[in-house]
Formats: sequence, C-alpha cells, structure tokens
Amino acid sequence: MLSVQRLEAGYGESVILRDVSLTVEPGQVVCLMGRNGVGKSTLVKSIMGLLKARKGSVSFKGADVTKRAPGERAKKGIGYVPQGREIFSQLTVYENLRVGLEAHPDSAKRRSKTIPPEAIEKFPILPTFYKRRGGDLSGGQQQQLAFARALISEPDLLVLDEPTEGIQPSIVDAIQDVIRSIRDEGKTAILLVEQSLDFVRSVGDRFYIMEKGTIVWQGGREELDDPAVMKHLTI
Ligand SMILES: Nc1ncnc2c1ncn2[C@@H]1O[C@H](COP(=O)(O)OP(=O)(O)OP(=O)(O)O)[C@@H](O)[C@H]1O
Repeated sequence: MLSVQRLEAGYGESVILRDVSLTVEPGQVVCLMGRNGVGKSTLVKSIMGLLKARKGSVSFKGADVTKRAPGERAKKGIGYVPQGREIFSQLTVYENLRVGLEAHPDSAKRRSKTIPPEAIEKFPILPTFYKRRGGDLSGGQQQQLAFARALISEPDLLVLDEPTEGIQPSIVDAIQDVIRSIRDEGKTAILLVEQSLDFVRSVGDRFYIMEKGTIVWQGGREELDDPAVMKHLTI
C-alpha cells in the first residue's frame, strides 16, 4: 500500500535520508524506531510530501505520489498526526475537526457541516470541548484532537509521529488503546514512529530501526529480541 524506495531527502545543503526503503501493507502496523535526531520525522515528512525527495520514490496504493502535494496525498487516503500535534490554536475544536474532514475522499462528507458522530467515537471527550479554542486544551487533549482530525477522513494509512511524546500517562494509555482498536479493526494501516519498545512490541507487525538517516535493521515481532535491536536503541 505504501512503498518508499531508495529515498534521499534533506534540508538545504545537508542530506539527511540516504537510500531509505520501507513498505507498509494494508492493515499492517509498521513501527519506525531510532534514537533522537536519526531522521524519523524527516522520513515521515517526505512520505507526506512536506519535504521533497531528491532521489527515489514514494508510492501509495499503486500510484507514484513522489511529486504530489501534501493535500493530494491526504485526499488519496493518508492521514497524519505530526510530531508536536500542530492543531490550529485559534480555531475551535469543532473547526479543527472540520479541517480534517476537508481531506475526506467523499465530496458529500467534505461539504457536510456536521461532524459525523461515528467519526469521533474513539474520542468521546472531544464533543464536550467543541466550542473551546484548540490552544486552550491541555497537551494530551490536543493530541487526541490531532488524532481525531486525522481519523475523520477515514484514511487507508495513518502516519503517527511520536503520538505519546510528552503526554500525561492516562492519556498515553487512551491513545495506545485507540491505536490497538484501529489495528484490531484491520481497515487502516498505521506507520507509527515510537520510542517505547514495550508498546511497539504489543501493537506492531513489522519494525524498522534508523540510524544516521538510513535503515539499519528491520524484522518481525519474533525477531525483536535480537541484541542488535537494543544496541541500536540504547544511548
Ligand atoms: N527544518 C530543518 N532544517 C534543518 N535541519 C533539520 C530540520 N529538521 C530536522 N533537521 C535535522 O535533521 C536531522 C534529523 O531530524 P529528525 O527530526 O528527522 O529526527 P528524528 O529521528 O525524528 O528525531 P526526534 O525523535 O528527536 O524528532 C537532525 O540532525 C535535525 O537537526
């Protein structure tokens, strides 16, 4: 469903990603791990089209999207929860969700003035905040909003960049439960950037580890006890 092939990308003069290949199959949960600064967010931004590929390709559902703009990729069915959430702080919670609906492939849903209740049933707390400004929510509530905003367009692939980073433990548990329930439903594939080995072990089907902008290890759940995994992840 998602295929990244021999990707090279970077910022200005500096090349960050070199020869990166990664695939996600339908319904699969693929986890991307690695220490801080190795290039995980850079890879995610390249997949979303926020950063241009200098070499290599990104294809999604059989179509080459390497040169497609972020909005087009979203409409094709890639939902994104960026690191740091990036909710619109001046807009209300309701308006933030409406922005997510703009990426829905069904034009009737895009035009709809109401948020379909089933679209946010995984986040029952959100309707109580509809009139509040996004910027007035706590970090954990903002993360739930960013998650719901990405899910509302019913994406085929959800890209989550460290969704539990810097969030209070009770909301971390809630977010992990949502990821598990999406996995169990099997309709939406997930590419998850996550530091907690215990958590990725409990949800992931396939695992990639990055170091200095390249993939240095990949494997399935039964291979996670490989000593190389700890070597690449410990500081
Ligand atoms: N906008 C930018 N301009 C220039 N360099 C950048 C930019 N964003 C990231 N970098 C650099 O690219 C490298 C990879 O950063 P990236 O954020 O992709 O790492 P990461 O693995 O996601 O780390 P973290 O877990 O800390 O977010 C780092 O050296 C970083 O300083």
